[in-house]
Amino acid sequence: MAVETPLLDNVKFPADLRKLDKSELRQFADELRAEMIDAVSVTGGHLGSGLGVVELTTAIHYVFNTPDDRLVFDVGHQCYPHKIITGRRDRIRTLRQGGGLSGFTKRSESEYDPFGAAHAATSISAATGFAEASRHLKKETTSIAVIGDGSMSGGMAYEGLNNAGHLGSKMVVILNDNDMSIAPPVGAMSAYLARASSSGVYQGFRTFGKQLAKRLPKAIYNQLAKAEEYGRGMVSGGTLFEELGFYYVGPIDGHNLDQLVPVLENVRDMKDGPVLVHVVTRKGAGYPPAEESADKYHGVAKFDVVSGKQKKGTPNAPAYQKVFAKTLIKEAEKDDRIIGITAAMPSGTSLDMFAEVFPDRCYDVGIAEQHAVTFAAGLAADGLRPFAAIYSTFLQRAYDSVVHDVAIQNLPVRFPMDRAGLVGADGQTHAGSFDLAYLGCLPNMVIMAAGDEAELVHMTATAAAFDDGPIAFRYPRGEGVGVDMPEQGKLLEIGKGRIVREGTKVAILSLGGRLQESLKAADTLEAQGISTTVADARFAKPLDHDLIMRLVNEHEALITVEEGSRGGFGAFVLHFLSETGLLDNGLKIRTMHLPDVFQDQDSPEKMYDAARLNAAHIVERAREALGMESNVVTLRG
Ligand SMILES: Cc1ncc(C[n+]2csc(CCOP(=O)(O)OP(=O)(O)O)c2C)c(N)n1
Ligand SMILES: CC(=O)[C@@H](O)[C@H](O)COP(=O)(O)O
Ligand SMILES: [Mg+2]
Repeated sequence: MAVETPLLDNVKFPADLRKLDKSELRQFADELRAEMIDAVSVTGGHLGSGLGVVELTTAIHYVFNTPDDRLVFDVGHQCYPHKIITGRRDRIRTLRQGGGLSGFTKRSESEYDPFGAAHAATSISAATGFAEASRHLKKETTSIAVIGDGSMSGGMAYEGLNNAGHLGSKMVVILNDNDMSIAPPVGAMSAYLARASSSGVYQGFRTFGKQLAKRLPKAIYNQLAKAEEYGRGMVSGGTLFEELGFYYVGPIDGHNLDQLVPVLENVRDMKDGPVLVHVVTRKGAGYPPAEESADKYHGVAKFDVVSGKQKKGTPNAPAYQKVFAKTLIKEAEKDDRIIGITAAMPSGTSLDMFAEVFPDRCYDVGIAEQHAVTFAAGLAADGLRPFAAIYSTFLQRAYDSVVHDVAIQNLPVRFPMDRAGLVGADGQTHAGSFDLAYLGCLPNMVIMAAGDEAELVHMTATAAAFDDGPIAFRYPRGEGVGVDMPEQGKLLEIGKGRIVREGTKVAILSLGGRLQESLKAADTLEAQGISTTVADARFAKPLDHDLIMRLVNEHEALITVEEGSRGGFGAFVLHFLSETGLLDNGLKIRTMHLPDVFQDQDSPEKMYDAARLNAAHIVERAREALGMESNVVTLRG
């Protein structure tokens, strides 16, 4: 349903926006919001965050000279209004689709995206970089970071504030405080901000101070101004930021353009030092179905604009994340040492289900993956059984905590790694491509990968009982494959895989989510007269050496398949075989893994096709390894 947008129709870039009179900005923002709602209703994506910053985005591009002034969004999931008014309205309905716009800011997409995002809490550091670059290059530009209250729970945000405050960098941090993360925010900072943005005392004190000041002699006024400054700090979020070297402004109403524009104009014209503008907004603002929902429509499927009803498909099998959570609940009912930990992703990991049953044994630590891991290490060191449930991609943020605090000390922290492999619409930044490589090189680490949802039940139970050191288990985003589900998880023998299908000529050794494609490939190969074994490795570390030797000795060729980058499972198998001397005797082995590129978003099926990791590709590699002609006709099949 196209929307009437007469003002927006004449704004392709911010330079066009700046031709509008300030009195037109309200209507402009309304049109921008309507266009965004209409667009996301057909693409799905991150709706609530962008709705909350329609006025803020309008005011920033109106006041600052973007793209020369560098505008850096934190996470970037709120950037859809920004993309619409920076030359991408014509492509906004390709959002998060193959060949379409990214769902986050992306340098290669536009000069108005000076910095890519998607993982939280990076914007202040990046904006500090741009501010210092501007100083070195003697440019009269400024940099602006827009960071949410949830992202302010990320430790890196303080590293940025600390340094920028010390440097006195000419930059603006706009704290977009909507009192929401994906879930309601957690942590002392969010409480601190809540006090600031809701303290009537603060608003009264400041208004009173201003009125009084007008009627006093200068000397007394200066005293009062100092008092006002201190008073403001006392009851608002200012003190913390001002102690870090920022001039604090706010809180101001982030939906009121009559407040936003003049404040940003003043801030723009300030001659020195970093400024933090505390803006209060509503996530999902301007669209009642979003505003009324618990998660403010953080991430939505396609939806009907009028009713707000999302068009979600019916699942054919249980979602991996729910299988994990339900199994963990069962294990925790038997064992009160089990603790759940999430880094601001209670719904994404389904630990919210665990928290409902065990509220006292579930922690949401905010967007603080490093802390989550070392916090878990502390719990494990004293005998508890912590499950630090962090997406594969977000665990990258905590790598040194995994090495330094968990692996070296050989502490039994459990790492359920959801979103392993390619994740689809979130694209390059959220792919869980590297955990096999970055964990598999660590001594003491045990790594499992679920071939289907039944395997995930067993792996969760196995991890619960495993106290010999750190254990990670990975599983894909989304639904399982529809296998029969066990009542209880059985304890897997550590380091042991399983034969799923017996054959004689070629062996496919699959790890994790490519198991179904491996079985499909085996069917095709059998139909071509090539007897095929399929084994599920289950463990990337320790490797099942007996299984590998059996497959090598009983078949002409071995193909390894994994939903991970180079340097992962296949490499570990090659390392092992190189030690046996078997590679010297012309062993036919092929390792199939993700390509050495950051793949853009598309459906997972198409992404795995592009990665050449679907059944047809496995068939092709097996035939090639056997020295048989290619089977292009099957590929087209
Ligand atoms: C390092 C990292 N961990 C987790 C996430 C998942 N994530 C995306 S947005 C979000 C909440 C952000 O809250 P806030 O900054 O307040 O933005 P809002 O959605 O409220 O606009 C989270 C946890 C992430 N992007 N990066
Ligand atoms: C913006 C962000 O990082 C999260 O919202 C992420 O997109 C969630 O991913 P899932 O949809 O896989 O839970
Ligand atoms: Mg927020």
